[in-house]
Amino acid sequence: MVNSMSKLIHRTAEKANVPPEVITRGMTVAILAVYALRIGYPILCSSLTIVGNKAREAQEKISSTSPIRSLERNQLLTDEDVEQPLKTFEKKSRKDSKSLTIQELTDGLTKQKLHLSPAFNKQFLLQLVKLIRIMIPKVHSVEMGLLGLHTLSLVTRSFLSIYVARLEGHVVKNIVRKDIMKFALQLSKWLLVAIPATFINSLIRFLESQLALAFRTRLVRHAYDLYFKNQTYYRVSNLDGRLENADHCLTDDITTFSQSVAHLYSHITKPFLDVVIINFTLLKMARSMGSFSVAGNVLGGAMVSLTGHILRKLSPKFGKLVAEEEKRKGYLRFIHSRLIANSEEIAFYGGHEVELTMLQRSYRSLARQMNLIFNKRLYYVMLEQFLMKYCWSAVGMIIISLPVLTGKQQTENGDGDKDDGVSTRTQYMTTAKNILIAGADAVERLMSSYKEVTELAGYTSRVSKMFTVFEDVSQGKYQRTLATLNTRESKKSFKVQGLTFINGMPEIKGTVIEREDGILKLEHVPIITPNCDVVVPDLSFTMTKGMHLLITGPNGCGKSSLFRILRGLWPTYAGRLVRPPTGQMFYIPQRPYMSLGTLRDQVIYPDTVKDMKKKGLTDKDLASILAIVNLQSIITREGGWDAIGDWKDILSGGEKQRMGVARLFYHRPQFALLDECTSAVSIDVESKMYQAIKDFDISLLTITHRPSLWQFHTHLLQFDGEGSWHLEPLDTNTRLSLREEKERLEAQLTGVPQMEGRLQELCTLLGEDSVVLRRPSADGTEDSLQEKTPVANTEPLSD
Ligand SMILES: Nc1ncnc2c1ncn2[C@@H]1O[C@H](COP(=O)(O)OP(=O)(O)OP(=O)(O)O)[C@@H](O)[C@H]1O
Repeated sequence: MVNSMSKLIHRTAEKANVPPEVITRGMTVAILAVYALRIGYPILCSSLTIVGNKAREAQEKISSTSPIRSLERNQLLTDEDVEQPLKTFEKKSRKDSKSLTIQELTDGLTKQKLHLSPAFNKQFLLQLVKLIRIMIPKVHSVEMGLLGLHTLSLVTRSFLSIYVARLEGHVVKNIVRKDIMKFALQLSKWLLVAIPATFINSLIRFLESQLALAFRTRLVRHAYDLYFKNQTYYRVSNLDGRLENADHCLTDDITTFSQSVAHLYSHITKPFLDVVIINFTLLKMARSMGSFSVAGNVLGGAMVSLTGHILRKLSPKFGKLVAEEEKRKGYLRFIHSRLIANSEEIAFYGGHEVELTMLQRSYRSLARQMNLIFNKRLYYVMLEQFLMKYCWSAVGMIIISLPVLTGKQQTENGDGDKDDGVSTRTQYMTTAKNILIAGADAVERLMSSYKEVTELAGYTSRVSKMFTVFEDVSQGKYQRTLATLNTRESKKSFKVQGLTFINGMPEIKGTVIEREDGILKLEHVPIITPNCDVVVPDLSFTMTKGMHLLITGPNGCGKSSLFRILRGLWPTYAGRLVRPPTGQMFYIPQRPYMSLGTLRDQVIYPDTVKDMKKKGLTDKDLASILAIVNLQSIITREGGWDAIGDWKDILSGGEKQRMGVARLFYHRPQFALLDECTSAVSIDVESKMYQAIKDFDISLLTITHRPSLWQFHTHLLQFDGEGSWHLEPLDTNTRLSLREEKERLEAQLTGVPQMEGRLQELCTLLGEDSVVLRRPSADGTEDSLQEKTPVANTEPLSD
């Protein structure tokens, strides 16, 4: 076979009839052209992609006159997904969203679009650079060290591949020459080199994982800093509407993104190095065979460019697809965590079918998206394999055979071959084949990494959107998506003096001043919900020491919202708020939060044991605190202060509320914001606790419906549910007697409809009229009861 190949080479050389020098020059020019093409082409493609995307964005801006169309096009949402937030919005806000102007809707949707079109474009590169700055903050960092080490191992691996391929060539050559000694020597070398080669392979994987973990750690640290800055964890879901599942972004998205970056680095760097080194090696080898494989190189270069172009053209938009997949994964996880958090309530209601339907629906939506990706991959991978495996193999065979077919005949080499150069050519063919396989593999990996880059664009878009939202929210910049936003034009809203709305969101213009002197003062502060409903347009009151405020009003009138503003959870959109530092205002909700940890941790929450010791408090003090709320028995019942448990489930509703109040005695703030926090506690214990709070010199701001608590307050702030309010000193006795009278009248009036009915019957039976039924109505006119009731005969009976 080797002989026939040699003959073929002779014949081809004769037929070509070209002086070797001319071919050599031509080949040099062609090689340079191929390398220029290989390096220049990707750069050219990137620039064209950027220009193309810009043009497309501009085109979309012009043509996006239909907001719903642009929502569908840009968000990759299904009909269900589009309708769902709108339904939620309608239910939640109870307002008419049709009052939005088309311009407002379009503006909002265009903004949404910017976040939801991940692809390989300028936006992706900018986002990636920003994230890389977080992942590698400085040159002298652990990440940079890992990156350097990783690169070094990749380079070493590439050189080792060439060395191993060469060794294999020598091994085969010595087999052909039947030189046993040299064969044994080369084989031993081959085995010896396997030790560093396998170690380097393992090291590459190790460093890739280390790099991914280091990137993840940096990102997580940065994300946590932002997430816990200015209560962003609360605001991001309550005041801003851009990020749906922050938990999923903080866990899965960051992990996938860092793994993808680290993987892509080695996935691109290694094959790139391989391609460069292999090409030079092949060239050198071809030269040693007396010929440049230039025609082969030109062919190879053209093949790479052509297949690259085809794959890029036909590649599905993996970036968008995976971003949508991640979104749906996040939603499924959200439904699961809601089920776990509310399992008892759902079990009591027997609501498992509704929950199951929701879970199934969200799983189906995820599975649909995954299926879509799999389907798209099916054809893409098929095309990829066809082009890269078969077309390239054919080209590869041509490339390695050309130097042999067209090169100078070597009958003797340095090793003293006397076999018409057959063993040398066999060595060349073996080495070249091995190197070419490695090269083809490298180019295939380079080409397939385009798909990974587009997928990375999806993860980059999600992570970078999360950081943008966190940064905005921590600085008090909020955005609601228009699907969940109510505008000031809604019918229940009021005009608020001096408030400007930008994109339907009021500008935050209020002043908040923190003072230590125990004064709480609101001057013309409006209560505005995150949906921009103005619940109370202008609220002003001052609380001084010794004042205890009772807050009443119908449901949804803004009582709890007032607490949110006082505690700084909601912005002060206008006016002036003077308040003590946040640590001096302690809020207790109706369902107090139980933390993870020991029994001690429950009492001192949110302090730590270290804080407790700093304050000079001991477990004995905690026990006396629990005694005030009649909860001392749980210390022994639960096994001491260090007992750990799921306190949310261990303690009963009333016990949890008492624990909530116990925290107040531990922290001793200036103000206690009590939001129905003792509704499950018996009246006697409740009274004892309130008296103790007053004895601790803590000012009360209480939301309650229990008259038994009136006596502990000096003032009453009453909302009417229509935006108005009044503040007055609370005279408990008068109020109690008024209430008694009201209840008495209510009890008396309960029987009136029945009595009226009976009277009506009697009138009908007797054929007589009744003066009682003709009573005046509220507007002063005569009641229409008489008219409503058919009276048999109102005429006096004639004799
Ligand atoms: N996170 C939120 N996002 C949007 N709107 C909200 C939010 N929280 C409360 N609201 C709205 O603010 C309004 C006032 O709510 P708030 O909780 O202050 O009522 P409340 O007076 O305490 O009622 P209740 O006596 O029923 O507790 C309601 O219309 C409510 O729908």
